[in-house]
Amino acid sequence: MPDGDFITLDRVEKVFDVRRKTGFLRSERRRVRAVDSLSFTVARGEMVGYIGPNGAGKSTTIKMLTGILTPSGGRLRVAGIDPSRERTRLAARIGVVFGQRTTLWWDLPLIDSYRLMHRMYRIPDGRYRENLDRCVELLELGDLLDVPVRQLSLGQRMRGDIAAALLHDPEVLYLDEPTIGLDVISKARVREFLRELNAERGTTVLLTTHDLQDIEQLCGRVMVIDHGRLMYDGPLAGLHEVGDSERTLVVDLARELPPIEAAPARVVKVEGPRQWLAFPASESAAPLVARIAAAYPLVDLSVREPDIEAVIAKMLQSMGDTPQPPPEQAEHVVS
Ligand SMILES: Nc1ncnc2c1ncn2[C@@H]1O[C@H](COP(=O)(O)OP(=O)(O)OP(=O)(O)O)[C@@H](O)[C@H]1O
Repeated sequence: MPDGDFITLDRVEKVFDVRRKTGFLRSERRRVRAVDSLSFTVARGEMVGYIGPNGAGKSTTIKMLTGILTPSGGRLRVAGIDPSRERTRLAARIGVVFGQRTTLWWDLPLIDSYRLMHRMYRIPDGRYRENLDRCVELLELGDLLDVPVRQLSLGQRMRGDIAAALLHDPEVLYLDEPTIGLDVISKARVREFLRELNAERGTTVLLTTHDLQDIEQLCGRVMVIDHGRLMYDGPLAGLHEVGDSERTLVVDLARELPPIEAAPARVVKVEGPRQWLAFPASESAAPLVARIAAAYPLVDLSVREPDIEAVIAKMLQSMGDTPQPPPEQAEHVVS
């Protein structure tokens, strides 16, 4: 199989029929088109960000890729396997981490969850031990193995969950919000681990996140989905360009000075010796910082990223797509 076709979606659809009671004898039937003629391919070893507004269809796509949901139409393959038909065979080749849920046993020490998975998924002993040792070392889990999962902090639990998803050496890892709620240090540790995993093992990663820095630091490619349709597929810089998004440079000067001149950056706010400069997010901050440092008495500076929702909203706006709920048709029926 060519590498470019490791994950393939060809005009995939997912329609949900939802019934809701609206009165004593009346109910309303709604058809929600969560995924709408979605086509893309992911090559083996790629790390791809999969982003979009709430309700865009991201989780539905991931659930179809794992075989939890069956598509209503179209063709979907992961490593040549039809996920919904051969879910068990596929399970041996994929790993899944949902940031908001844990696959670990709440009351058991972390190591007991891993032992149970070792048996349940029939992971060969050598492979299990090698993968566990590696995860324990890189995710710094050594002191946590005997701690019951419910006593772990969110960041520790997340690292524990990532290790659990990797014990069987999957070729693909689906990550749904892997850094949600984590502090800066835990986020950095998780990202560093994912980078190493991808570089050393060539693990393909599909990452859903609301944190732009996850994408920036991990993904060479980003796909934006809205209303179940693919709206953008390319590098993050290109996404910034399409939406004209801006980053902010916060500069602390040694004293109060007139607004800094450093086009294309422009001063958007001044408070005493601190100035805020907006500049195109598609451009590197380094040359701008170097120019300001050479011409002004600089004490400190930091770069603030736009949030992912703002970037997506601007991109969709620039494409003439106004935010609205996913396509659905409502019909009233008497039940
Ligand atoms: N089991 C279901 N039954 C009915 N409708 C569903 C079901 N699962 C998802 N939907 C609907 O499908 C649409 C897409 O939902 P999905 O969870 O895939 O979005 P998402 O992009 O993951 O959103 P979020 O960022 O909020 O998690 C939404 O309108 C949602 O209400």
